[in-house]
Amino acid sequence: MTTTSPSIEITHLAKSYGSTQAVADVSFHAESGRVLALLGPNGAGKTTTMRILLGLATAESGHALIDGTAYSDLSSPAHRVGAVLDAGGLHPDRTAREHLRITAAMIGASQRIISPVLQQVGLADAADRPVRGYSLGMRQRLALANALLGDPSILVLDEPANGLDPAGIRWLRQYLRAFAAQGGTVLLSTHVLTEVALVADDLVIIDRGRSLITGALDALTAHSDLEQLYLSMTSAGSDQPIHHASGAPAGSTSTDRETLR
Ligand SMILES: Nc1ncnc2c1ncn2[C@@H]1O[C@H](COP(=O)(O)OP(=O)(O)OP(=O)(O)O)[C@@H](O)[C@H]1O
Repeated sequence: MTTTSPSIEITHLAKSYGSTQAVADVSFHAESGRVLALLGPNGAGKTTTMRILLGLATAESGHALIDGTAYSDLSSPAHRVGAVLDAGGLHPDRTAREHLRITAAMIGASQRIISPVLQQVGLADAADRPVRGYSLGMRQRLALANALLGDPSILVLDEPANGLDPAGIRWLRQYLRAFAAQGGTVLLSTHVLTEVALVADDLVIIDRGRSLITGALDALTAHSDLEQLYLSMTSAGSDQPIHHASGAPAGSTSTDRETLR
């Protein structure tokens, strides 16, 4: 059983938009040194959960904490958490380097970090070209570069492989594994099962606003493969009622979850 406190702790989170219950009951925690994948079909509530965690939406009930503190109460959030929720919001006439200069100035990061970060994300050669000509994959890389400027120990990434070509996906996977190996915490959302299998240590399956199962990927897939587990639990598999497969149910105690490691 681990004795470290989780870097990210989500407890019985709920949020609705009008009559749409975007998040009904989501609980899980993410720990340093590990990659946690939030897996669920379209509209499951993944982005809303991340938006609440990052203080961009307000929960009706429950908690979303980073190192025990709400994001909005962190003293220098960009230096604790690097987040990519979408690769939009870029100015088409600015270059990648110009975008990073502005972000660095805003968060109080040194301008000296910009060139190394551009190298890290594989954008050094394109750094001085306007973003207008960037592919979706290049925009994803730039968004990640923005998130890395504060040298954060936690990454929160909404579908980060979106738009990346196979080489880019492999690069991202290796990057995230190395980030976790150095003690970082990674929370990413996806609906790509193969990516989960290759990158994640821990898994949360989420559907219709509820976390259905949480635990270490190895333990959860010890008796059934990931696709079978996912399809048996979510509305992506059938219209049958959702049931809990083997493993810890969402909202279980950390003791329950640790038994799955
Ligand atoms: N700002 C909003 N206003 C109204 N409804 C919203 C809003 N944001 C999310 N929703 C709804 O809440 C539900 C959950 O959406 P969310 O984006 O969190 O799901 P998701 O799992 O990230 O989906 P996807 O994989 O398609 O990105 C969906 O039904 C969505 O339409």
